[in-house]
Amino acid sequence: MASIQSFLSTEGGFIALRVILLAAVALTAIRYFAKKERLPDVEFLRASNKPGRAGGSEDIQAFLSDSLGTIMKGYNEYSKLGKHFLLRTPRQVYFIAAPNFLEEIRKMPDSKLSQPAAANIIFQVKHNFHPDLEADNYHFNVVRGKMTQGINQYLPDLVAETVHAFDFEVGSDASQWRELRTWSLVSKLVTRMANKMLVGAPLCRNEEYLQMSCDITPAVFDTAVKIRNYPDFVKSIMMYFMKTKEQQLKIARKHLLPVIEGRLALLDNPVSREKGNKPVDTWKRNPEILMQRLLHLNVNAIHAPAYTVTECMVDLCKNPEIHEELRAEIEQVLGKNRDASCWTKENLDRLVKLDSFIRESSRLTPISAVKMERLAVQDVRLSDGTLIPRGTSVAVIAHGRHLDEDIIPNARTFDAFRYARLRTGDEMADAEYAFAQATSENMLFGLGRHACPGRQFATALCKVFLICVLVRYDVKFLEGRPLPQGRWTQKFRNPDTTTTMGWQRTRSTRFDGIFD
Ligand code: HEM
Repeated sequence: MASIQSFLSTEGGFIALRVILLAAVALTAIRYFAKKERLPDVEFLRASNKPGRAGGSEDIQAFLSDSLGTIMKGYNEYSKLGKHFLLRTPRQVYFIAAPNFLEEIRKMPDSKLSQPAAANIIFQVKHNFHPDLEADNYHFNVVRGKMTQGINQYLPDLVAETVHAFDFEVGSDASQWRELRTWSLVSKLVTRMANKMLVGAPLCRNEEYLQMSCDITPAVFDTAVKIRNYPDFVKSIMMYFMKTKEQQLKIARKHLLPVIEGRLALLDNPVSREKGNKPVDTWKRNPEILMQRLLHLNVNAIHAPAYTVTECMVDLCKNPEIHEELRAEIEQVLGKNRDASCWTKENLDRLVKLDSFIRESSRLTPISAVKMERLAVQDVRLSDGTLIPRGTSVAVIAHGRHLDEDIIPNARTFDAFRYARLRTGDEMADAEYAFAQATSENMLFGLGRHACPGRQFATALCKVFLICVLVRYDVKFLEGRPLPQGRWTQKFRNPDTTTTMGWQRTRSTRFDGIFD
């Protein structure tokens, strides 16, 4: 690697690199124009009246300048009428399946419509992480298994870390209001909390590590967008120029490799084996690949909850009249035993108004408008006869359903406790109204066997965060400051990263004991 680097830094090396890149671009262009794209035989969603390539470019421009408007137009003109359509985006054409085919797509095996293959493209897993992760995602099972089933065991630790994180980032001065940038504060707090579970102490308090952990997700997505339409060998060359990503990897290696190596050594220790630690297959014991798996989890585990909680904070400030109702519920559920024993998953589940508030906030301000992204890895025929050719990207418009007045009454109105009111007291029936429940009415976490494996952990994290806010602080928009405006970029919605809100530590003793 060092010799390649020194060759590339010479003038000859630079020229050789340019020749390779130009050849690769030419090759890609030839392949692009020569290839007759195979697409399902359904209509394109059109914004332009022009035919051909010019019309296609205008359709893409329309999508770029108003992606939400375009997506909702597609939902209203096609999806809602039970029709599939094709959506042009800068990097690909999506087959947007009609919602009445949700079940069919959900049940389709990965050998036909593959979720992992779609995710490998979205994240460019092979290049952003490691080729081994493309074929085997066993690290997701840690999230599905221990991280989900063990919530009761680690909840008190998560709560303790949350208090430490808030004291560190917000402070405990009850005498005055502090103005803090919402996105930057929430993402720092969530990164600290999630890392308590991902890497533990002391790394979850290391500033350099936390910064990398927070920044790596945008870097991964940015890299994936830049490289995705090039052939593999060009991608490998391009990765060499992704300096931000390389810098982050350096920091990750510095902090994570010693920890991983230390833990692997523990597994070899006969005493720790006696304690029930199963030996791990040698092929799974490469510290570099284990680190890449951890980073892959990191990318999934931090940004989505940070976006979700940021929007919840905005909705808390927009709706001060709901604070007391949320606080009363917290007092009723957690106030019985005012010590660490009040922190159980069962108690978090009993906070149905808080749960409803988070779901409602996410329904109106989701991370993405489309869900259930799949890649056809062979030609697939749907039950209505539609052929989805191999290589087609498939998705559904979840946000259309979430805003559909025929599915959700007053769908465009924020109603914090709408899902709490729907509950009848029957635990089984009520489960469908929970934030973490992935259903066709709630696709925030996807749907089916590939629905987000971290959704129970995410729910616990969001709830602990918001309980901490409601119990220990007063929050509000400060007078004269601009209100946050989230923005849609293609299929994604980004919270406003520039606006602030006011924080003050409460003097009330009403919740004493709960966080002590
Ligand atoms: C509110 C927070 C979160 C939201 C809204 C969210 C949403 C999603 C969605 C929509 C998917 C794709 C599902 C599909 O393809 O059908 C997903 C996948 C995933 N999520 Fe989450 N998630 C959240 C938090 C978390 C957390 C905290 C973790 C880890 C602890 C996590 C781990 C994962 C993993 C490992 C995947 C699979 C990614 C892949 O297939 O490449 N998520 N999540």
